[in-house]
Formats: sequence, C-alpha cells, structure tokens
Amino acid sequence: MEYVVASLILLAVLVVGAIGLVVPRRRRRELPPPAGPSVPSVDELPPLIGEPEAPVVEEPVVEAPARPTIETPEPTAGRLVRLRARLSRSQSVLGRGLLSVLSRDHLDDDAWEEIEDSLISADVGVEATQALVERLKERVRVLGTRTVSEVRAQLAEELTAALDPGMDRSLRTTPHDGRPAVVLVVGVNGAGKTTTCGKVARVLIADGRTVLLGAADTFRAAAAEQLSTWGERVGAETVRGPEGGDPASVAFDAVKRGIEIGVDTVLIDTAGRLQNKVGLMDELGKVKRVVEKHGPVDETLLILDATTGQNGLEQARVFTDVVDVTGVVLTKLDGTAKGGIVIAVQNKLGIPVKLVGLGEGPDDLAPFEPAAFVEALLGTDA
Ligand SMILES: Nc1nc2c(ncn2[C@@H]2O[C@H](COP(=O)(O)OP(=O)(O)OP(=O)(O)O)[C@@H](O)[C@H]2O)c(=O)[nH]1
Repeated sequence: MEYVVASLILLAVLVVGAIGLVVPRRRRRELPPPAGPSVPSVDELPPLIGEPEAPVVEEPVVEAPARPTIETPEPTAGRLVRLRARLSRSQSVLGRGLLSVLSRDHLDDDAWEEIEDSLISADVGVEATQALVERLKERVRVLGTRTVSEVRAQLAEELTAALDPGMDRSLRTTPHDGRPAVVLVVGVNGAGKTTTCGKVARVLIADGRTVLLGAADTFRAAAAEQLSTWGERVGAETVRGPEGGDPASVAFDAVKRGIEIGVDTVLIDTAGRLQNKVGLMDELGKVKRVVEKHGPVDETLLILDATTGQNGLEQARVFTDVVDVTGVVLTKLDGTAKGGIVIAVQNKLGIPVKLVGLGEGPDDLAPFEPAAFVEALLGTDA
C-alpha cells in the first residue's frame, strides 16, 4: 500500500513538472516573432504579474486653452533717452543744421536768419522761433559767448524753456474715491489713436498699474479687435460693444466693469471722424457725459500725428473745443524732420505734451521730458 501511495505522489509530481515545461513553450510560440534583432519596447511586453509599481491608469487628455503669453513691457524711465536715435530726421535739421551755423566765427544777421529758417522748417512755429532767436541773440551778445559748445548749451536752454519744463506731465491714472481713474483717448483716425491707446496701457502696466480697456470706437470694427489684441498681450481685459453700437454705452460699461474688478485705470479709445464736426462733438460730448455718471473723467489725452505738422494743430482745436484735453500724445516723431512741432503744439494749445510716439514697436512710446528731448534733437555733434 505504501508503495502505491508513493508511486501516485511521484506520478503527480512528474505530471505537474511536465505541464510546467510545456505551457511556457506554447505561450512563447504564440508570441509574434520579434521584428529583426531589436529588443521589443516596454509597451509591447505582456504585463508582469505581481509588478510592485502601481498600474498605469490612462488619464483623459485635457487640452489646456491656448493662453497668450503675458508680456512684461519695458520700464518707462529713460525710454526717451533709449529711443533718442529715432529722432534722427529732426536731428539732421535742428541739430546738425543749427550747429553748423553756430560754429561760424561770427554770427552775423545772415547766420541768425539761417538759424530762424532751420527752426521754422522744423515746425517750431514762426512766433515761437522769433521769440527764441531774439532771446538767444541777446544772451550771446550780453554774455559774449564765443565757443560753439557754449552757444549750443544756450540754444538747448532756450529750446527747453520754450517747452515749459514746469508743466505737469504726469498722467492722472491713480484710482480714487473707490473707483478707477478714467482716461479718454481722443484724436482723428490714422493719428495712431488705437495703437497709442495700447501703448499707453503698456506704459501704465510697466509702471505697476492695472488697466481695463474700453473699445468705444464702434465705428471701425477692426479698431476693437486691434485694441483687444493689445490688451491680451499684457493681460488687460477689453470691454467691447457691437459694431456700430453706441460708443457712450460701451464707455459706460467699461467704467462699470473697471469698478467691479477693481482696476486702477480705465482707458477708453474713442472714434474720431472729423468729416462731420457736429457729429463728432455730439458723440464725444455724449461719451464724456455718460462716463461721468460714474464720476469725472480724470485725463483726456489728444493723439496728434507729428507728421501732419500745422494741420495737426487745426485738428487739435476741434477736439479742444469739444472736450477738456489735459494732455497731448504726439505720435510718429520718428517719421518726421519736424520734431519742433512739440514746441508749436504746446505754445498754441497751452496743453502739455505728456508722451511721444517714436516708432511702431509696442514700447516705442516715451514719457516726454523737455531737457532730454532737446538733447536728443540737438545730438552730440557739438
Ligand atoms: N512710425 C510710427 N508709426 C506709428 C506710431 N504710432 C502709431 N503708428 C502707426 O500708425 C498707424 C495707424 O495707427 P492706428 O492706431 O490704427 O491709428 P488710428 O487710425 O488713429 O486708430 P483708429 O482710430 O482705430 O482708426 C499704424 O500703422 C501704427 O503702427 C509712431 O509713433 N511711429
């Protein structure tokens, strides 16, 4: 009996052993032959039972919405100095032209006349030029100025004085009374109004403010689109209305939204059709009145294209008749030899130039500083 039990156990062990040898072989035969000599990748191998790592759970792929990269605009301090080379056209008229006359041994009447002509052709304006040249002549006579660098320094002082450096050029963009500061941006189409609105937003953001944009130029659909794009680049929200909608209502909604989300400044871009002055007056007047239901407008910036010269001054008057312009932004100074227009604008309008546009780049807008501007105009050739 014991032999029978022992034989049965032995038989069972042999059977189990035989099965153990045969089954893996059959499994191996079922696997597809490896492609060439390469080792199969981990993904192709059957899962290993008892593997200590947690099983891989396939997560659904959630596509993150494409968010535009938020840019950090350049700081505004010293921008005018950094961008001074952009004034090269004006520099060649005012700087190099004037300095070559001033370097003559004797400044006779012809020389003074040439100086006057240079200033007038740089758009300084006849009255301002005559006053400036008279003062300079007197100083040279009284002080007995001799060297070119001395005359240049006196000319720089006179030009700076003509720009009234004491004027307040700060932008009123600080929130007050629990609401954002409101800035209206006005000007004719083509002056660079929407572009400047975007650049001003960047100036404010560079200086640490939060901004909301109001696209109240509902006249041109692309203007709202353009403004939103400027806003997106620096993370500023834009309030828009339907094309052809009521600009005043967009402006009102923009300020309302600005109050709700607690931004520092609301910048409102307006339309500027000059063909019909009465229509323009009505529209701008209404925008201002409606916005002022929230509180007074803090700053009204007039955008003027420097390349339009004296025509720009005529346009400016239309706007100053309608709204209380508190500051001028002179654009496209990089595209003109008539940088002297800055002096004419201030003299004629009595309104400070607060910012100047010196190119198409997003940060090519600089706070206006009279002495630095004059230095840039005159160059360093003396
Ligand atoms: N070179 C130069 N170009 C400028 C400057 N500022 C604006 N521009 C250009 O002027 C052109 C007109 O600018 P927009 O902002 O569209 O002018 P706008 O027509 O007043 O805007 P809308 O009122 O929306 O029609 C654009 O090509 C700008 O890039 C500047 O300072 N220098």
